[in-house]
Amino acid sequence: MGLSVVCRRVVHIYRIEGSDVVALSGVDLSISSGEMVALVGPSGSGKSTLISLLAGLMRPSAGRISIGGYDIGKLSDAELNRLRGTEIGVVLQGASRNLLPYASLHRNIWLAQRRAAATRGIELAEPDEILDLVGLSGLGRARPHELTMGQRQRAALAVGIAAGPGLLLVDEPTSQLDTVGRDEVVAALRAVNAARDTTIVVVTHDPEVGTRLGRVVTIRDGRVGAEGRDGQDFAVVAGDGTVQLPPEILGEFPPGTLFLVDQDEDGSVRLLSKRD
Ligand SMILES: Nc1ncnc2c1ncn2[C@@H]1O[C@H](COP(=O)(O)OP(=O)(O)OP(=O)(O)O)[C@@H](O)[C@H]1O
Repeated sequence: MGLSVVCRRVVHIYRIEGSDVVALSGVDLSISSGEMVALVGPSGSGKSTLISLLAGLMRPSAGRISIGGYDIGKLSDAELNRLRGTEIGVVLQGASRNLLPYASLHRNIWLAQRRAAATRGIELAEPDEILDLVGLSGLGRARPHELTMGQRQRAALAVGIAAGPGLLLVDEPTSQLDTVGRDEVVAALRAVNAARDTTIVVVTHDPEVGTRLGRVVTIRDGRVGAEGRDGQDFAVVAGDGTVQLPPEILGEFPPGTLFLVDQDEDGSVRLLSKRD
């Protein structure tokens, strides 16, 4: 069962040596249970910071993040720790960082399951079943260094879903892969989502990955700057009432551009630009 995610006016500030870096400046985002979302955006826009907050690795400086109904700002350290270990799967950038190099894939998966099994006391999927799901059937005895880059990335996914999380967070899973490897990783993500209804959030620089996941959320200057869904572009109203336009449209209109707001009788609204 997938976990829903709700971010309301999420702000995150890093404090380093007396100065503040505002990484997120008011993120409003809702992700339904079982949805797949790609987070895209320029370098430094705040994608990794948002993923770290959703993973419960840091707490927001302000605003509210709710995961599966848990307000993570209000959880104790122990409760947050339990949520991280059992309900939220994280696949860090760089497949090898998620895998123990000297252990077989079976053992890597088993180690990831051990804590969840003890905490939740539920039956977890067999490691072979998990490997089947990510397209690595029959490779349980292999060690990470014996795999191709694409297989290693899917092995990292297998470890990320080993404990049966309701939310899977994946950072740049295809950045070092060719198109075949990328397609296999996307297929694995879709298979996990289809089989388990897992909510999946992927940070990616590859627009194709975003398109195939269905929903693309652009992060720009620390906030949500528009969305794409099923090939259509949408503007987004932020929590402070500003409207964020899709990046390729925004580039055509300098700050201060006026749009005529045209509301039809049926309530639909169009923004009309006036060109000289
Ligand atoms: N640990 C940190 N300490 C201080 N500043 C940080 C830290 N991590 C990130 N930042 C700053 O926060 C802002 C957002 O960074 P973040 O890594 O979240 O962006 P990103 O969109 O993931 O970038 P990239 O695509 O390059 O990974 C940037 O200005 C960055 O320099």
